[in-house]
Formats: sequence, structure tokens, C-alpha cells
Amino acid sequence: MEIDKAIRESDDRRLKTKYNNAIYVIKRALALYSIEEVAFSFNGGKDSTVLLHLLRAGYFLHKMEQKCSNGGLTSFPIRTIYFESSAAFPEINSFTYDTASSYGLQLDIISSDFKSGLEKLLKANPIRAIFLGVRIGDPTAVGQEQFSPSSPGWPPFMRVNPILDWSYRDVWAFILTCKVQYCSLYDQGYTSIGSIHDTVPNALLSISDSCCKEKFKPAYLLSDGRLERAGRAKKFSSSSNADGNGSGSVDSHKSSLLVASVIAVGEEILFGTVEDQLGPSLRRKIHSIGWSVPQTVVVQNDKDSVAEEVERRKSTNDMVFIYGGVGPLHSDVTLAGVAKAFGVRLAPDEEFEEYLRHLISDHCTGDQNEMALLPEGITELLHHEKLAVPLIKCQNVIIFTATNATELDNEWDCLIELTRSCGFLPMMVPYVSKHLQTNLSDVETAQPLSKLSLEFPDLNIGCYRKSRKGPLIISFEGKDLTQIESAVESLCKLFHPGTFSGIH
Ligand SMILES: Cc1cc2nc3c(=O)[nH]c(=O)nc-3n(C[C@H](O)[C@H](O)[C@H](O)COP(=O)(O)O)c2cc1C
Ligand SMILES: Nc1ncnc2c1ncn2[C@@H]1O[C@H](COP(=O)(O)OP(=O)(O)OP(=O)(O)O)[C@@H](O)[C@H]1O
Ligand SMILES: [Mg+2]
Repeated sequence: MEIDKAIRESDDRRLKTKYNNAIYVIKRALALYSIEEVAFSFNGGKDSTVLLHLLRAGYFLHKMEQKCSNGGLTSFPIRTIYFESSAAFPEINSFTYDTASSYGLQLDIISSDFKSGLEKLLKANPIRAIFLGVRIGDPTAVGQEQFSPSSPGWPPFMRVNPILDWSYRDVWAFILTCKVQYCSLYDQGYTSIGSIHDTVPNALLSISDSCCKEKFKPAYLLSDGRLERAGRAKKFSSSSNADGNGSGSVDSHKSSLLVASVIAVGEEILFGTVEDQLGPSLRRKIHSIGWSVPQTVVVQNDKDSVAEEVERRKSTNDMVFIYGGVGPLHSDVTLAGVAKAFGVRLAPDEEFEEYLRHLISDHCTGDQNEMALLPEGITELLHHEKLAVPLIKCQNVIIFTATNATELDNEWDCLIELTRSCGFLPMMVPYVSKHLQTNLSDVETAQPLSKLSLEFPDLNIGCYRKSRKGPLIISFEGKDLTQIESAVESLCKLFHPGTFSGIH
């Protein structure tokens, strides 16, 4: 069997592991269900193409193990279903039909939507399991395992996902190693193919050529597989990019207030064994870009405690920053807590694993690195050349890996630079402040200041002393300098001239 032979002869160990796992899943499915009870959902895409050849190999190996005669093994008896749509690319349609005829697929073409098409199909046929080319990282993979029953509301069948744990790079390694044909669009810069309405070539593969039409490199040259969907229409979340233009300049909602909270994870901070070096610095940094930081909390190294805090803060804050508890130790539970807060599991992330392998190469053993498990379906890795490992962003939660102030400075600077191109952390109008000092007592200032706070609700008016006998310092902070000046003037009017002096 040419596919099995090509993989066995390859010296790509990783590909062999992935292949063996996928073949195992296929063989288990073929042992659990009869051939009439399984179907293959094929759409001419790259993942489907990989799955087709894996199924061919898996079916062959299954039959060989059953010691069946070799006769008929070249045929592919698994019913193949294709949901045809008028919005499909003509290249996808023709590749699907050509492949079906090359490999003798029994193609069922369904013209209705997925759900009603499947309802009809399952009524007319004894199908109990459907093979799909879904991979971790696909929006629809969230929560799925290699064997996942269809969702409530869908007709009952088992979704079988043999390449769930394959990365973009694994898919291309397989296609190129086995030298199988794939849809021509992938040679024109398309890296993931949806409908003609939502898919364009991936701009990361563009070859700039000033005089001619824009050209693109082939899909297998995309170096960062996580960006395979960059050519698909994006849905922006309102909290991730308030101005939507990704400029990172001062946000157009100048007057709006964005709120962040900070969570520190670590018993050593909670119990006062060590001083928190990162918290105050981080809060200053967040404040310096015009965000408000009304809450900061320290939690112990316990998954449920982290999950509880993250869950609470992520829904009431525009952004949550978390540090501590990230790493290989048993106490490093931050990522597990974040995953739990979002109701997702931790899943292997190929790209992150590669960064870690680079960083800790000799100490990284086994096929899977526990540290490369990230919350599934919600994680975005924020790469920057000055970072050894990317920052981890799970929707509106940003996880810092810094363990000291210098590392935090670096991670923050990179975050700010990245936000200029991605816009996920809008720069707001900065806060301005004025400070007055006076020898008045607290009792004398208490009432006028409380009235002033009611009169200027948008300002933070605070009082503190550097020492018990020293002067009282009154701070006025807000985003509108005119308001601050009016508040200062109102206060000064209530007392004799010279009662207050400004501090710069
Ligand atoms: C054979 C098959 C089975 C599916 N089963 C389910 C399912 O059980 N639950 C579900 O929510 N969606 C199911 N879907 C829909 C997919 O999750 C997804 O919505 C679909 O592939 C459209 O993806 P797109 O929006 O990226 O084109 C199924 C799709 C196919 C082709
Ligand atoms: N129109 C369709 N007909 C049949 N199966 C489909 C269809 N659309 C999706 N599927 C199934 O869902 C899987 C995942 O689809 P997805 O679009 O992510 O992958 P792909 O099309 O194979 O590759 P690409 O990511 O490059 O588009 C497919 O491999 C296929 O099994
Ligand atoms: Mg597709």
C-alpha cells in the first residue's frame, strides 16, 4: 500500500507517530462498526485529502489484519459524502469529483445544509459513524475527542476525528511525503478553504511584486501554522478591538473607560513569604495606557481558586492580566485554572511546544510536553522577536510568564508593540493628575472633599500622608485636565489663599 510504504520509509519521526495514531483510530472505528455503518465526509480540502489517504491505508491494514484475501483491496468501499454548495470554489468542486473518480469513491452528493442533509442520510442508511478531517485549532474542534458523539439537536452518530491532534505542518508533511494530489488553490496561497464569500489567499504568503498582479507562495510554505485561517473572514470580538482598525493609536472611544484587573497566583505572595515584585509595576503599566485597574487579587496555587477568580473577573472586566503559576511544577496551575474558567480543556499546542523545545531542548523528554498544553480553542499566542516564548492570550485574559520585574518590563513592551498591529489592547486617553499639599488636618478637609467628589464624579480624589506629622497630600486624577483644574479651583476657593500649594 503506497501510503503506508511512504510513511514507513520516511525518517520523519513525528509524522510516523501522528500517522500511527490516526491509523489506530481508523482501525478501531472499522472494528467497532461494519463498513455499511461508516461514512467519510469529504470536501476536497487539505485535511479531508489527508484523511482520504489515511482511510485508504487504514482500511487496507484493517483488511490485512483480518487476513482477508487481497482481492478488492484497491477499492474504497467507505461511503463518501460531499455537501455541495453554490458558494464552493469551482476548483474545490472539480478536485472533489476528480479525486472521487481516481479512487473509485462512492460519492453521495448532498445539496441541503449539514444538519438536514445528515438527518435524511441517516434515515435512509444504517450509518453510525462519520470520519471527519477536523483538527484541534479548528473552531469546530472545541470540546471534541477522537470519538465524539454528534451534538444534541443533531441526528445521532459518532464523529470520528483521526487527525484531531495533527498540526498544519503535519498535514503538509503527510501530503508532501506521500506525494498525493491536492486542490490547486493551495498552490495559489490559500491555506484554509471555506466559501468563495469568506476566503482569500493568505496575505502572509504574498510575494510583493510592484508591477504585476499579486502572487502567492504555496500553502505548504506557511511557516506559522496557527495563521492558516488568516485568509478567512474574521469575526472581531467587541472586547478585543474597540476601534477595529488595529492601529493601536489612542482609541476612538476616547471617553469610554476600559477596566482591567490583575490576578497574582502564588502562595508565597499570599502568605507574605516573598514580596510581590510584579503587581505594583504591572498596575502602573496598565494605568499608564489609560486603563482603570479597580481590582487586584492574590490567589493560591490551586486550579479551582484560579478558575473562580478568572471566571468572575473576565466577565466584568475588559481585560484580565494574570501572572505566576506558569511552568512545569505541580503548583503551576494557572493555565488549567484559565481553561476551567472558560469551560474548555487543556490541549497540546504544536507551536508552543516548538518554542519550548527550543528553550529547554535537552530537558524535554517524551512525545508530549506537559507545558505545551494550552486552553483549547480560545488561545492566541502573541509572538514577538524579543520573547523566547510567546505571550498567551485566552480571549480577554493575558497570561504573563515573567518571574521578575525585568522580564515583566520586556513582556509588557512587546505586548504594547504587538497591540499596535493587532489592536487587542486599545490605548486609551491617558490619565492626568494634580497634587496639592496642605497643613490642614484631615477633619478640616474631610467634608469639603467629600462634597467635591460628588460634584466631580469622573475624578478620583484621594488623600494621603507620607508621614503622620507631614503635610496632607490631595490628589486629583482623571482624563480631563479642565475638570481637574475646576475641582482644584473649587477646593481652593473654600479656604484662605495660600492654604494649598501645588506639587509637581
Ligand atoms: C459530517 C458532519 C457532521 C457534523 N456534526 C456536527 C455536530 O455534531 N455538531 C455540530 O455542532 N456541528 C456539526 N457539524 C458542523 C460543523 O461543526 C461545522 O459547523 C461545519 O463544518 C461548518 O464549518 P464552517 O462554518 O467552517 O464551514 C458537522 C458537519 C459535518 C460535515
Ligand atoms: N462541504 C463539506 N462536505 C463534506 N465534508 C465537509 C464539508 N465541509 C467540511 N467537511 C468536513 O469537515 C472537515 C473540516 O473542514 P475544514 O474546512 O476545517 O477542513 P478541510 O476543508 O479539509 O481543509 P481546509 O482547512 O484547508 O479548508 C473536513 O475535513 C470534512 O471532513
Ligand atoms: Mg475547508
